[in-house]
Amino acid sequence: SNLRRQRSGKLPPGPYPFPIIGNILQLGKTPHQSLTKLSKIYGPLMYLKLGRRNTIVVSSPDIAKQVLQKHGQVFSSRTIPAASAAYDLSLKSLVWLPVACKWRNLRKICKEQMFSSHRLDASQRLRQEKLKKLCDYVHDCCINDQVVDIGDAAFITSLNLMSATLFSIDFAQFNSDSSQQTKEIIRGLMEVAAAPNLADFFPVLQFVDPQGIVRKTKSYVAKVFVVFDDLINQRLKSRGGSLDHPVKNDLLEAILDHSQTNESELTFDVLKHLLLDLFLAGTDTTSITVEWAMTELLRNPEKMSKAKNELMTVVGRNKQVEESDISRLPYLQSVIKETLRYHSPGPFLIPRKAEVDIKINGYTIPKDAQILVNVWAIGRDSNIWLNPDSFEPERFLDREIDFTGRDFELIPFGSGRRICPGLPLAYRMVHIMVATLIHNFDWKLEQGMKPKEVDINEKFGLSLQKAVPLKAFPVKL
Ligand code: HEM
Repeated sequence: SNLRRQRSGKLPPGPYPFPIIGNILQLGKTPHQSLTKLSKIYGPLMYLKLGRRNTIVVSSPDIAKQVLQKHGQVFSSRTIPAASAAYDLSLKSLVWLPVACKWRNLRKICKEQMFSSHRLDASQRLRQEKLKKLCDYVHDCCINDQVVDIGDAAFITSLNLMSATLFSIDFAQFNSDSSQQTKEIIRGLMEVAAAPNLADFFPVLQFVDPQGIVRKTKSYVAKVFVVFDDLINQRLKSRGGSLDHPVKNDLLEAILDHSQTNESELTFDVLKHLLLDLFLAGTDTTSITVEWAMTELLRNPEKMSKAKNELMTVVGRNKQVEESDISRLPYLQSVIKETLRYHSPGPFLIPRKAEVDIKINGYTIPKDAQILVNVWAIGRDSNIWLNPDSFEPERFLDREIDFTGRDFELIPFGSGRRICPGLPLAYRMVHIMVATLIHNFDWKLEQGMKPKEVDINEKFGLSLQKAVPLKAFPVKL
């Protein structure tokens, strides 16, 4: 195959691979940073060998556009992680299915039945109740002079916003040890999913499962499915039981309505996988974005004041922020864009795969190569952004640039046919959570801490966490 490769063209430049391990050691603990440094040397289209796997790293808007849009068809599938063996991901999961009939059907259900503005408006009240709970919790912390772990509060709220939107219930409680089971399962599943799996670099290890990742994933998935089974069965029963069952405005109801009237391929099993995917893809990403936004606002008190003043003017004192207010809050929107520019939760998006050998900028991308789009590098590139390392929401105020996948310098949700289908819900949840936290409370850092001392180190994983959790004291207005 080496011979064939030489004939079919040359690979993009990249660091020289060691035998067997290739460039794995060059990744280090923060691969997004290591790869950003390497791409400064080798360019925005770079080739590495990670174990046995050909890997292409894309680090410019121009090449991202070629990969995700111009040649979108060729790069529309994904490399499947070894943990997928745990539950047939590649056959059932929206995130991993190749772009074909099953995937299209699920995307259509997401777009039309779940994340349309009509459906999201209908479920808004469910989310508003969860924000009230967040407020109550923070309020209690005020009274007891207790510090808030903002990432944790955001995670609980994201999980509850998701479970309310989908099922009209809460999956997690503040300050309680009981009924945390679902929260712990989802946390655990995310942790095993995020652990770098040796078997992904050395497919031969797939059957050995050296770190027990497949085993753990299997056991977590089984537990989540027990919860989902119950919820779906209960709902089916209440729907079938009487004609006047209370109609719920959640997305489970919407899907069941849809599959009742359509001979769609949505079996019970596929529905469970879809729900699991939505939780896994939507909870952490959302809460991490909120934690980063709060981190930057606490580091930059003058930006915090601007955002609070805007809320005071547009929403008004003693009024809860609602999703319909977001469109009238341009500064808040810029705060979120700026957060996603600098702290994109998925530093490499979700890896894609080359379906066939293909030429880009004169170089050959070999068939089956894994494609990482380094949005972390793009967001911090001084050729694209003025003062990339300073948090300046203002840069977006007078620019027509958004993250819906058409401006390739800002693609935290990806682009093209596989762009994040949950974007419309993520958009609402992130804005409304940050707005609620800053409109109803002032925030103080721990005694003696200066704004610029708030830690912004990152911990690499499936999504980029803060290395040190953000903690702050709320003060009632
Ligand atoms: C701030 C929050 C979020 C961010 C930054 C984010 C980001 C992303 C990214 C980068 C991708 C891969 C896109 C690509 O390959 O081009 C993706 C895919 C996906 N996201 Fe999100 N996401 C967020 C929230 C959500 C939410 C709330 C949901 C569901 C309710 C969700 C569901 C999904 C699913 C199912 C996929 C896989 C789609 C496919 O492969 O066809 N995401 N997301």
